[in-house]
Amino acid sequence: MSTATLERIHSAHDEHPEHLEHLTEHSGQPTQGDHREIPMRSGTPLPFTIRVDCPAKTNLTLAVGEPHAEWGGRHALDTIYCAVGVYDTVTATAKAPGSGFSLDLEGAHLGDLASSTSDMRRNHAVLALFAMAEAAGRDPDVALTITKRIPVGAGLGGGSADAAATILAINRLWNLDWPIDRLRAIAATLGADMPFCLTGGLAHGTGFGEQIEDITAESAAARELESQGFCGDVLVGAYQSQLSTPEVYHAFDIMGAADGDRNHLQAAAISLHPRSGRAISAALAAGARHAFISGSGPSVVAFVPDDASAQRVIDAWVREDAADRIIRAKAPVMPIIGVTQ
Ligand SMILES: C[C@@](CO)(OP(=O)(O)O)[C@H](O)COP(=O)(O)OP(=O)(O)OC[C@H]1O[C@@H](n2ccc(N)nc2=O)[C@H](O)[C@@H]1O
Ligand SMILES: Nc1ncnc2c1ncn2[C@@H]1O[C@H](COP(=O)(O)OP(=O)(O)O)[C@@H](O)[C@H]1O
Repeated sequence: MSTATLERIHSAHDEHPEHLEHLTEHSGQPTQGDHREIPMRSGTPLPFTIRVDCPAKTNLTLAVGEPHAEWGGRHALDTIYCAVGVYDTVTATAKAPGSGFSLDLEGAHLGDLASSTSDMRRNHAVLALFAMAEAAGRDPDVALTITKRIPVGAGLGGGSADAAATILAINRLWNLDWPIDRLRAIAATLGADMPFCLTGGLAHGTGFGEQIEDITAESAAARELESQGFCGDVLVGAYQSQLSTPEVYHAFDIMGAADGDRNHLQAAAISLHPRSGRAISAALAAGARHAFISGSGPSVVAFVPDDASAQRVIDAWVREDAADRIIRAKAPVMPIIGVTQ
């Protein structure tokens, strides 16, 4: 029997880590005209690195409609995205012209990315770098690093977060200053979740998930979600095992959604990974206001109203061996962009 490990992913907003000393943006909206003076030594620009801390996502509601041939068989969605403060960190540094790209991956939980058959050129961050290079008419001479903390293949959008972080980093590294709509159009060519991940926070997603309408913090919709308990402290129950998103959609096509599920993929994900269902029941019994499968799973997200309930949920998950990793975080949050010398 495994023992769950508990991690607290600190909110970079609260922490003021050293790398944010040179913070130029503190929101998901890349601002136009926000140029930085690049320090020079003897007339030569010093190499600098763009660092983006990009959060995981979950879906507070996920209504799944019909598949559409023009979207490559993807289903129509109506979803409320919420960014959860478990951050991957992507850095981008310019390399010598003509030298190509490089990718370094680190982290204790790399899932199938650690496998020797994992092709670096298929990594979502690298695909995003190539999409930006093509759109900008430039060579992808960039060194990327990814520090993974978001569980892989978990319904938490980790690959999308890394791709979105790369797009934000390249937009700054190359001084493109493209507006968010242009970045979202590029992101939508790569995946359904990526346009949301560029800005985080809360948003309404339609189309195949790529049409994004921000839900701003001051809006009535955000206040309503907060009053329902979809705000503040979150526990993520994560697993060693991964679920494939296409397989979960396929299971949904066969079995449909269970009555009352806000996430239409929940029953399909639990049918493939029953331990997640036990984590949901345990969390609700222990005082979580909401507990549900994140996206296509298998991760479970539980919103807890206070520290005491958080501890009860953690105790229940450990006692019942309902998760392999338990991560404490905040939601909703936004990506953070920093420039370091
Ligand atoms: C289920 C969701 C909920 O946000 O997220 P995850 O749980 O994967 O993170 C998304 O719909 C996943 O988004 P993402 O993983 O970006 O999907 P894509 O790369 O565009 O598509 C991967 C595959 O998922 C299925 N897919 C995806 C989106 C959609 N609207 N309908 C689908 O049927 C298709 O089989 C597609 O080939
Ligand atoms: N940078 C990346 N981070 C995570 N997964 C990636 C990445 N690049 C490619 N992948 C692949 O994408 C698949 C889905 O992973 P992920 O995005 O974490 O999950 P999900 O789609 O369930 O949210 C995995 O099989 C993984 O190997």
